[in-house]
Amino acid sequence: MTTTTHRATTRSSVLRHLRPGPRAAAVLVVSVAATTVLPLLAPPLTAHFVDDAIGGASTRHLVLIAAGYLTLAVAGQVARMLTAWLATGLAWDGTNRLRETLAGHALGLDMAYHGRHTPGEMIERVDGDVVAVAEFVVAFLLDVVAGVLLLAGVLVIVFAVDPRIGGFLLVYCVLAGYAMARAQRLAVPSAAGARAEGAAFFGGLEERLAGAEDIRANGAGEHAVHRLYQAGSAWYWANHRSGRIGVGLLAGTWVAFAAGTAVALGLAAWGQRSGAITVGTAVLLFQYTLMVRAPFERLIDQLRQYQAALAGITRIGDLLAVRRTLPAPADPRPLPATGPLELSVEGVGFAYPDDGEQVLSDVTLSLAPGETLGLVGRTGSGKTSIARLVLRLYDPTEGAVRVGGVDLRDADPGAVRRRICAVTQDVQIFAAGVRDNLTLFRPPPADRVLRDVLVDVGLGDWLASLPDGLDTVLGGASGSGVSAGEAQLLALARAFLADPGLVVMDEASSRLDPATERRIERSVDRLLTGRTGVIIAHRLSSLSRVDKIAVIDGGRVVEYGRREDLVADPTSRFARMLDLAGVSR
Ligand SMILES: Nc1ncnc2c1ncn2[C@@H]1O[C@H](COP(=O)(O)OP(=O)(O)OP(=O)(O)O)[C@@H](O)[C@H]1O
Repeated sequence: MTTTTHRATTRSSVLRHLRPGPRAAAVLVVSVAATTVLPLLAPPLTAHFVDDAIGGASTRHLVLIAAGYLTLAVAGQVARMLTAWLATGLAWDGTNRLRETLAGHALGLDMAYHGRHTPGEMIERVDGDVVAVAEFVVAFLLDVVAGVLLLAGVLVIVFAVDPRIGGFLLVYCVLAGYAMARAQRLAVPSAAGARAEGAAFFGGLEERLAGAEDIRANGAGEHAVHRLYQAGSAWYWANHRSGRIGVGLLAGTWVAFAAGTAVALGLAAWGQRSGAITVGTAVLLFQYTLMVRAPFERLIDQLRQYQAALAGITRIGDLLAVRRTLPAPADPRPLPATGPLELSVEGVGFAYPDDGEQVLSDVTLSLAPGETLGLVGRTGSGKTSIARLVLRLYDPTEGAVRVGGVDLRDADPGAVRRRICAVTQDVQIFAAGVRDNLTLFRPPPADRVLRDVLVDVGLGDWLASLPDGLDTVLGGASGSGVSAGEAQLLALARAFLADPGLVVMDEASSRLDPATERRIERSVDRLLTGRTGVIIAHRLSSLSRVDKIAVIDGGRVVEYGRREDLVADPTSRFARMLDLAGVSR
């Protein structure tokens, strides 16, 4: 597919979300028509008024015409307000649908994609671009469609009244339209550039705010702010450039229209002097000529929004066109629905798609249902990468990961998410109630079940201390705070509720007080009872109850065996690691 046709298809797929229903569209058409026609009816009344006043008509007659004029003006404004209201409603409905699709799509993309794009950038793309599109939809209906219709109406009427002035106006509009179309091409890249700089700024800001603790602790605040200042400055200049072009276009139209109006006025005066038209008709022509100016001004004003929207639509389309690199199985196979799951990692090699550097080589591990494995090794040795493959966040580049006898590439993705559960060390607490934090927004089971799980993991007293029990809002600016230990226990409670057959645990490396550590260890033991488990251990002491140990170094398994055998052999790496760490065997 060529880039142009690809762009056209992604754009039309974005616009499909914005299309209103037939009834809403019909009401909108009527309202836009009224917004156009009503102002067109006013100048003939002015012409009548002037001619009848010169002809000596009664005051009553003139007041009636004036009242008619006033009614038309009010009705025109009401129609415009109605169109604005309808267009805003439709734009919000459409863009909310688009936001929903985009957010769902973005959440489903590979971890590799999210690794390359910061959350701030994603927010700007899911929301900022969509807002630009929504604003344009409203402006398009109000200013562009209604404006062009008004322009056409004016031309038809002026032609009917005086073909010479009509001809002049037509030539003038064609020239002005052509000049604007040319100018528009000039402005598109600068608007797209301004939006891209904006997204980069927000991406950086989000990252700095997320890492505020680290930045402050390391005294890097000044440098972080300096980088933000640079990003803000680039954004400012990009906006400045795009604004300068917009202002230049606007100023150009003002000058051109002032000259055009002067010529039209001269033509009307000449027509009246030569007796071809009445004074009233000259006023009428002058009014219509003035009317042309407003839609043209609005059109050029919309040009910038149009460019922002066009850039937004293109970027939204590009995001929607990003496909998962993890292929969906053609014939998805279910995983065993209950009980602990067997795990076998067979000759696995792996490189992250971004840099292609080999991080795992020939990794072979196996766990019978219900067995637990401790992964140990230096930082950067590849433990987390193995865990990611077991969770099918990536596919291995060589070999296979089988769970319950099924290659994860062939397994039903829904079953993988249901039966394999991750407990990570960075526990995300959402600004939501305890219930949603436990179920991750799934429909919750009965409160009794949630309370039992919290008591089981040792959070009974914590729950009792919360002001609104399960309804208490956690996290966020106004929510109840959660300590690191409580967050870990909440993560374990989540895993209990999900009731998986295989648990992959990245043990918390942050320091916890000994009492909390013991509570967590007890909960982990309970969680792993009757389940298969893979634990990335940062403290060797917490591996006292695992069945097997794999020592990873440089992406390879350098030692693998049953824990009791490795502990009993003083020459084993694991035994030496225990001795070095001062942990009793
Ligand atoms: N998303 C990623 N993209 C590219 N390379 C990555 C990515 N994540 C990790 N790596 C690289 O893969 C290698 C293994 O990292 P991994 O996180 O698996 O090690 P680890 O043993 O879990 O380390 P730690 O104990 O510090 O968590 C490292 O060289 C790391 O730089």
